[in-house]
Amino acid sequence: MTKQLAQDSMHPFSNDLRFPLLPIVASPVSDGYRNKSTFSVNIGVDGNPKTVGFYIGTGKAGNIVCVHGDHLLNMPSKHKMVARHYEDFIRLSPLKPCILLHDGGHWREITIRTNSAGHTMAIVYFHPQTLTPEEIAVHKAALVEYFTQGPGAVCQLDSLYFQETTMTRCSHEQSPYQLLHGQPHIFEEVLGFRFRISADSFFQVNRGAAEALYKTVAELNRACVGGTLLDVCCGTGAIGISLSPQMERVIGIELIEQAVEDAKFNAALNRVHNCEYLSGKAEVVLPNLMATLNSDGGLIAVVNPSRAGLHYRVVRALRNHPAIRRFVYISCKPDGEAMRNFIGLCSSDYKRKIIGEAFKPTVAVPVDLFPHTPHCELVLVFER
Ligand SMILES: C[S@@+](CC[C@H](N)C(=O)[O-])C[C@H]1O[C@@H](n2cnc3c(N)ncnc32)[C@H](O)[C@@H]1O
Repeated sequence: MTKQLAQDSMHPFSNDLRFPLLPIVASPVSDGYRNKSTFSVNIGVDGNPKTVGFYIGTGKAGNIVCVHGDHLLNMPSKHKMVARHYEDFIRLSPLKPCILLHDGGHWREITIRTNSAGHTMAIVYFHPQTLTPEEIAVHKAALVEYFTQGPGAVCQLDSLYFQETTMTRCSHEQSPYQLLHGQPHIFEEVLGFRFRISADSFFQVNRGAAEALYKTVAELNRACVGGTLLDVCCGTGAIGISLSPQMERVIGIELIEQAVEDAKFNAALNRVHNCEYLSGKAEVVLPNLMATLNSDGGLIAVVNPSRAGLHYRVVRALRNHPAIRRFVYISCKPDGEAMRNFIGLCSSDYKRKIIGEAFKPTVAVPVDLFPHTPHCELVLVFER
């Protein structure tokens, strides 16, 4: 990052971009920590096209095969158990698997969510192709029967969802998550706060390390008491709600409608009265919000986007608002698209009118959210 910024001769700090990279904050748990896993359906090493697991190989080399996830240390045994039973179920089903979206077939991947109380939610994705709703209903009933009365009952699912999708990913609004059995939500506790999580909502995959992450963010913001926190890409509201005791006001912005509903519910559930939530794309919502926002008491931005990073309009809206002196960027892939954002915060882009006073990175703290993988979540603080 410093190399990239230093190449920009216009950069105000090109001679001094040093900032401390603190030691990695460890995850309290390193095995079986994942609370969410998605298993694909594809051709196994034995040639069986109804294999539930993970791809290895590449499309280019034409050697993709699907292997079971039983050897994975980061995944709890419950996820492996549900995946194995789903494989058993689709092998019994007369319907074909959907391996390539344009190539026919129905059974697609399965997502399994668990929480620390031992509850389990499974979401089965299904391509309807030309089946009628009545025909699909027969297969949904077979799925419920398998997991409630049949061999899959051993998985003790608390929720079973079904989504008909013709695309790689559909939101609840594009194609509803249909609750076939059990409870509509799963709940999790983080730092003494309770969070409702819907089928379509994001939640950090490692609960214990998420606590370490949110504690790290709170610690880095310890001096910033009062004022307004902008929780950009807030998911179910976890960061803003956990920081709410030290802020006067929290405004969360989130794209996924179910997550926004969860965030509002979670604020009320935890009797937190200073959090409000706006739904929509941050690049659309934020520029309008910044134009009208009362910045008395100070403004802090905490952003935690997906791998794709922030749209430049978000960077521009935040950078061009003089009241934001502190910007906390949490990234699961800091060397990817997020790098574009780091540069956008620190050097000017006249073409895109990113011209507000430049930020300077002041400290970086990696948090090991993903033990047994090379990935680390990075908390990067920018100030000006
Ligand atoms: C890595 S998650 C972080 C969620 C939350 N901050 C947390 O710690 O649980 C990223 C979130 O950004 C949301 N998101 C993705 N693109 C977005 C956009 N353009 N505008 C607003 N939110 C977006 C996703 O739906 C997801 O909930």
